[in-house]
Amino acid sequence: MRRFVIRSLESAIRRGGASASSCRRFSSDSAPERKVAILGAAGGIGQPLSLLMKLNPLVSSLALYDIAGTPGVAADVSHINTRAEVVGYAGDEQLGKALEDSDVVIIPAGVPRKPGMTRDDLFNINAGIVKSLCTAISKYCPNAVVTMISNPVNSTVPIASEVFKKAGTYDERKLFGVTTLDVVRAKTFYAGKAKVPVAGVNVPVVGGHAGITILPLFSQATPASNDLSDDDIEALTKRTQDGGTEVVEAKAGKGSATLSMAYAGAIFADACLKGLNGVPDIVECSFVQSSITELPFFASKVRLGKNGLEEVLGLGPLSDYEKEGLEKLKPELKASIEKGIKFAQEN
Ligand SMILES: NC(=O)c1ccc[n+]([C@@H]2O[C@H](COP(=O)([O-])OP(=O)(O)OC[C@H]3O[C@@H](n4cnc5c(N)ncnc54)[C@H](O)[C@@H]3O)[C@@H](O)[C@H]2O)c1
Ligand SMILES: O=C(O)C[C@H](O)C(=O)O
Repeated sequence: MRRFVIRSLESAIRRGGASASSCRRFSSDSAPERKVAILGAAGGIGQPLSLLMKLNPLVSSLALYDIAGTPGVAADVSHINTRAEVVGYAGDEQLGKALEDSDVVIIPAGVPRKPGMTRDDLFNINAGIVKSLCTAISKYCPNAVVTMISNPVNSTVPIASEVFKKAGTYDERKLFGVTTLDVVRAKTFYAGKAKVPVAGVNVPVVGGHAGITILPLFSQATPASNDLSDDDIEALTKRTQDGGTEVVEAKAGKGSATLSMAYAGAIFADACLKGLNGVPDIVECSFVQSSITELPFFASKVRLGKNGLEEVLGLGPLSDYEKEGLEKLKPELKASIEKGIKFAQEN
């Protein structure tokens, strides 16, 4: 049963990210020690993400941190008979221990949306949370790869970069905004519309992670479909952009995407771990420091490696509809980036 669960997870992770051949070459038996810390581990995303990271054979040590509630989550998850040693940490005074020696830090800490809110409405609370957590990261594990889930990602990633710059620890290769859920959604929606098996589908999603800043590139989707009309592509684009809101409304005040986000966060963390371990050809979409447009941060396909971000890949050929979407998203994305930078510089 255990082997079945781990194999199923591994194959799901493989389908979503790295090439199957690269994964097979790198079995868990030869995997080096890797510590992963989850900040916000007792939350809606944090708990299922803790479970998925406990199932990941690349993780040898799993630190579950939150302001409260993590001893229970850690005790629960620690009984699962997989490789990772799990420790729960609660409260400010235990944050340093949670972070020490981490290779990858995943941050889903912060408040989620309620119906009628934008992600930017979360800025006032989450900006401060992210700033204090990143201050601790720069002190206790300055070399860790940081994967930012907390919204608004378009601003929290720039906040993190400024905090690290101020501390003198910024390495643009180690900071990632997690946009994997946009890719997960684009793949699912495209497969449904194009009537192709979802497991083989790939769709890059670029830009940022809020509304129109989310730009799925269905013209580059594989396998290609000739059956989709312009209206179909527009509907798919809109559904991907509004995917988060679709969940927020369906949950009717009880938060935003947690389970699909935990899955997406686990896929991205797994890709980072594989990159750190030297597995070749690990490519995912992520919101990173970038020069592929005039904006200082941008989501696109990136290659992951032993030092984190190895290469920011270009946008590739865009359809006219995508070119228009790209120009439309820039002012909003620019404003969100600048808001984050200003906050971190002034606070
Ligand atoms: N990037 C994405 O695609 C994506 C997807 C879904 C949700 N999110 C975002 O993720 C965040 C978390 O969502 P959720 O549904 O898990 O919310 P949640 O309220 O269920 O959980 C958040 C957790 O963060 C903890 N927390 C708050 N302040 C903290 C601090 N200073 N240190 C450590 N932990 C702290 C809370 O105690 C709570 O357990 C939200 O901002 C949400 O918008 C992002
Ligand atoms: O929509 C949200 O507020 C959460 C998240 O960003 C999502 O895309 O599901």
